[in-house]
Amino acid sequence: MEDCIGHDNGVEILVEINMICKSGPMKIEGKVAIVTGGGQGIGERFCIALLEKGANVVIADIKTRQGESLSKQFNQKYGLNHLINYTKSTFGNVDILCNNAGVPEMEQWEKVLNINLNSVIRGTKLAMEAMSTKNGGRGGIIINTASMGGILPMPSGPVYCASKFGVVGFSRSLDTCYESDGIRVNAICPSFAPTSLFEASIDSLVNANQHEEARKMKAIIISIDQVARGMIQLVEDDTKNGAVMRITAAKGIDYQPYRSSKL
Ligand SMILES: NC(=O)C1=CN([C@@H]2O[C@H](COP(=O)(O)OP(=O)(O)OC[C@H]3O[C@@H](n4cnc5c(N)ncnc54)[C@H](O)[C@@H]3O)[C@@H](O)[C@H]2O)C=CC1
Ligand SMILES: CCC(=O)/C=C/C=C\C[C@@H](O)/C=C/C=C/C=C\[C@@H](O)CCCC(=O)O
Repeated sequence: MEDCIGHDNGVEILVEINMICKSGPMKIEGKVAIVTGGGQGIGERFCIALLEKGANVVIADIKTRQGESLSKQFNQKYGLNHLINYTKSTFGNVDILCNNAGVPEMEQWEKVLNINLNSVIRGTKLAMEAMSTKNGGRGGIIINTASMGGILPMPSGPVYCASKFGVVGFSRSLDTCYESDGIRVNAICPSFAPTSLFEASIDSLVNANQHEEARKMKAIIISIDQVARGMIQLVEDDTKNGAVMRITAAKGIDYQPYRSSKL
């Protein structure tokens, strides 16, 4: 496929634009990654996994103590726009964005939607501007942390569940951006993992005397390291675009099958 990208003294500059279908795994070493909610829990393990692969990692977390303990480069403000601009000015590029920050049902419902969904949308849009090959970027990969509660109903957290279904639908709807902008967008859907968010949810159920529901959740927990391995798989596998990765105790890492996504 060829396209005119400009003129130099009247000479058309024609380049063959190879379809962005590089073979082989994406090389993480030297790339620049952003992890929101990277101060603890799953996000912290995402940072460690990416650091271990040689990536430069920018961590964004409202709990500055956790953020500072893991990242010295980033100042107190965690505005997403500042985050992206700071990353680009410091490292030159944004290659990997993990929209991972999230809060459980117990927060105010508007806050749950704002953080779990609106911020994922905002972060994705800002990162796509920075990454897009149309804007001189080198493409990239965006991993949106949804949940198995973005595939299955959650009686214990209907608003949380709605936010995660939104993340899944939003991520799947951007699968055309790979061809147009060189950007892959995937959703990762872990089941229950032992983090502060999970513990807060268990406490909420226990306080509501829903001991059986709490027991069921604890019976199917997965490891945080497994979630990080799933994220790395999505980053390295260039064939994964618009994918919905599931991580469950029953089946480990696999992908949600969907009938044709076209009408
Ligand atoms: N733990 C679990 O069972 C599961 C968690 N998830 C999702 O994984 C993601 C990470 O959650 P966990 O590590 O479990 O929770 P966590 O509470 O241990 O870590 C979440 C981090 O995000 C930060 N954060 C919250 N709001 C923020 C904001 N507005 N800006 C920046 N940072 C913010 C928190 O300060 C915290 O450090 C969330 O999106 C959650 O919904 C998905 C499936 C299962
Ligand atoms: C209290 C609601 C809440 O915010 C709980 C969050 C707990 C962990 C993170 C979440 O993303 C994990 C969800 C896993 C869901 C798996 C399958 C669901 O169908 C179980 C529904 C259990 C229930 O809500 O009663």
